[in-house]
Amino acid sequence: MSPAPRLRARTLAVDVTGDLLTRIPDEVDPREVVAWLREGDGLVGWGCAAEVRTHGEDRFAAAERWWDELRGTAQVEDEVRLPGTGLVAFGSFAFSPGSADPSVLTVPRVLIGRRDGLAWVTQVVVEGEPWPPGHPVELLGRSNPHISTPDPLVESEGAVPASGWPAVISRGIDRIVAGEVDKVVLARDVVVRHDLGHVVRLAPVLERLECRYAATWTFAVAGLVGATPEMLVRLQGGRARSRVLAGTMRRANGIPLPAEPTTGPSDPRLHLVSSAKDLDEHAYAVRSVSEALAPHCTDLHVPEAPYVLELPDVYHLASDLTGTMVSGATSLRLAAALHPTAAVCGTPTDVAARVIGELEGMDRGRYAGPVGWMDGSGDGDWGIALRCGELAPDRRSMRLFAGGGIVAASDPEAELAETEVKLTAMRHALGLATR
Ligand SMILES: C=C(O[C@@H]1C=C(C(=O)O)C=C[C@H]1O)C(=O)O
Repeated sequence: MSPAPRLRARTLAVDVTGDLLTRIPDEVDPREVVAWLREGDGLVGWGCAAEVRTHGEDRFAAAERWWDELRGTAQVEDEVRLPGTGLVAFGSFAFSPGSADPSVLTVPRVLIGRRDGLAWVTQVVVEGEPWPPGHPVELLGRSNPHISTPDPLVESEGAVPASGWPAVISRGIDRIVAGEVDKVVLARDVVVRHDLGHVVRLAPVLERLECRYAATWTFAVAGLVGATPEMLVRLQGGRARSRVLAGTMRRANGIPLPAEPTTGPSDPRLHLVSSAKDLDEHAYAVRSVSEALAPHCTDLHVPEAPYVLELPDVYHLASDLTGTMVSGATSLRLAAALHPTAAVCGTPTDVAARVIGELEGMDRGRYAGPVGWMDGSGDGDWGIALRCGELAPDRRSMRLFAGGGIVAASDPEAELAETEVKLTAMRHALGLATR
């Protein structure tokens, strides 16, 4: 690993109204776009002042060492001093230590942030480089007019065709019935390509994700883009929070189906909170997160029962855990300790990870790994990279991913349908969804 460069960062308070995503210049390499947005607030940036790529079991620790060196030597002027100001790194980590894909921690050259009515711009240069010409506020003046037009894309099968997916699920159920594993999360991919062979632009994709999936965190880091409803860990001012999801039910694009009335005993939400299969799946996931957070926290609060999180395409069983940090770990260290939770891997973790490797027939890359950002104090947000796609190195195609937790009572056809519904988020954002 090459040594971390010495950086200079300056954060200025500015006025920013409207959509942060329209500030991303068209000519920016889409793999250098970073974003972390929720309901219009958050962070959007581009360019690369410094980046580290890590691999294997050491991928989190190596990235943390690099970040420690970087923040230790950087000169930072920060007149705003909020979470996400000053020096900020964005990261995205491979699901499996055996992945061929690198994990990435990257520091953008420009970062625009907004939070509770306050906005700022951070610029970063390598020591010895001049500041870019012009006042940083000029970065906010432009507005990209092409943002609402999605690129023309075509979809094709991934590693396992949809028709073959129920058989893979059946093999997973066999392994559960054989007593090898209690729960395993199996995922598949599909491939989308620009019809004209052009580079896929990320700003329109992010825009559509952010508009439609308000209850999620819309993200982009090193070409991985999506809208995750699952917060692995947020660390802010000594408080740690985690949103655990597991247990899913389809909804019909926000419009109740005749079979899914929104009230009465057959309300799908009531069904979800009383479904033994989904509650089981959920309990495994909550336990894995609370066990991983416990050594770092006091007064860890674990809700007794989940609630139903409503997204446009699905309902999820959800639990929000909170605790007060005592270990002094950074948000990235916490994310590393929590990953992989039973919501994306299974129980027991090591056996489930092996079964995933044997049955999925693909490398997950950074899908289902931690994705997010961290500032110089170690505070930050790390989600689980779900409802997402990964831009290929040639930037002309993407792999989209979706999976689901399998327990003994799972039904293979229903699991295929669940992955199709979860793919809707990215298909919609890419202009591919038909409804
Ligand atoms: C694996 C995914 O989602 C995870 C699995 C869930 C489930 O099995 O019910 C629900 C939310 C996520 O924790 C995915 O979206 O690809």
